Amino acid sequence: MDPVHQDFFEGGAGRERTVAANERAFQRRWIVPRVLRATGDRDLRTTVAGTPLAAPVLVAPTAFHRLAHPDGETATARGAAAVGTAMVVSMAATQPVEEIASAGGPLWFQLYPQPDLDFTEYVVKRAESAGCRALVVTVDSPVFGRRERDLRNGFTDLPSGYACENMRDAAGRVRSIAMDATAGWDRIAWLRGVTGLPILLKGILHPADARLAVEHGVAGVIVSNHGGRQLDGAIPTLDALPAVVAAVDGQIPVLLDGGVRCGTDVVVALALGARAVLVGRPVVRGLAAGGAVGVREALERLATELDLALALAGARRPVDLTPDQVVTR
Ligand SMILES: Cc1cc2nc3c(=O)[nH]c(=O)nc-3n(C[C@H](O)[C@H](O)[C@H](O)COP(=O)(O)O)c2cc1C
Ligand SMILES: O=C(O)C(=O)c1ccccc1
Repeated sequence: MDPVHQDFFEGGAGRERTVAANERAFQRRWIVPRVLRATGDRDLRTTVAGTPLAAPVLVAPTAFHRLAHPDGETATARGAAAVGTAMVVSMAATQPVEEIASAGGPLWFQLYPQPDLDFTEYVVKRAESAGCRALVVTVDSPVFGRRERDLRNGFTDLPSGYACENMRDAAGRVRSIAMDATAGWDRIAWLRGVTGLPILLKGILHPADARLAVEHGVAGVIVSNHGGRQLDGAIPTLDALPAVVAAVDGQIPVLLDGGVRCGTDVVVALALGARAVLVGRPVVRGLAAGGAVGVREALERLATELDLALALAGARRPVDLTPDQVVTR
């Protein structure tokens, strides 16, 4: 891969403290296994916002897949479909959502709320028509994070021949993605009027925002700091999870992303109350290394490790894990 593009995929905001801390937070947790729990007949399946998943590991929305592999987002979707999980298609995808949907697996669509409400509605309707089953609204990006690697490399936009294909207006012109610092909670109420799709808010870290999310009728929240690409110094997601789980009090599912790298990381997140996790960079690395097969292998490895770790921790299903099975060193 072009090292400039690798820096785009791997990098984060500022001094990349939060990028590093997301992974480190998992290293500080220890699993306390239960024994003699008859875990022979394991079942990894779960359902989130109406979408059944073979395992509680989804593909996080990430931009610009054609820069990682020529087959782009359709390859990622084929890899996700092969393992029976959902892919969250980024608003900054480099292929049309209709093409990505031809891979056949369940898709959700990620939205940056745009200041142009008519255009926002147009994009949402398009995702809905293409068969996306949920809308993931990214709420941690009122402005674009300062990515030092991209600034140093002069990486500001896609190379010619590439475009954000889902940002085309009715006339076929590609709009640039705006970050909307004017968006408030009324925008979520507005979105609920525009679409019947379940809405999940991505980028919740504060328990008070988790409460507001419940009050605004969303179908789920994703505890996320955008993989450390927005606010450097933001709390590691695993550290933020327990308070968010307590705040929603079982009313909606809580998902988590950031730093999930192996099956035991998934076990820790599930035990602390996450319904499922999403993975960003591991999927991009799989895509870059081997296209659809690489994505499939990255996701299969996580699912296999999760299956093994569940058995060894004494859980037959993800819901059997309990918070007392995780301690912090
Ligand atoms: C290269 C890259 C591009 C991303 N693009 C988007 C995006 O378009 N929309 C979005 O909501 N999040 C985006 N994210 C954030 C991911 O959805 C996710 O929160 C994060 O990658 C999870 O952390 P992980 O990479 O450690 O698994 C991006 C992350 C990366 C690494
Ligand atoms: O959200 C991101 O992290 C990201 O990298 C991105 C890049 C271009 C457009 C939108 C988002």
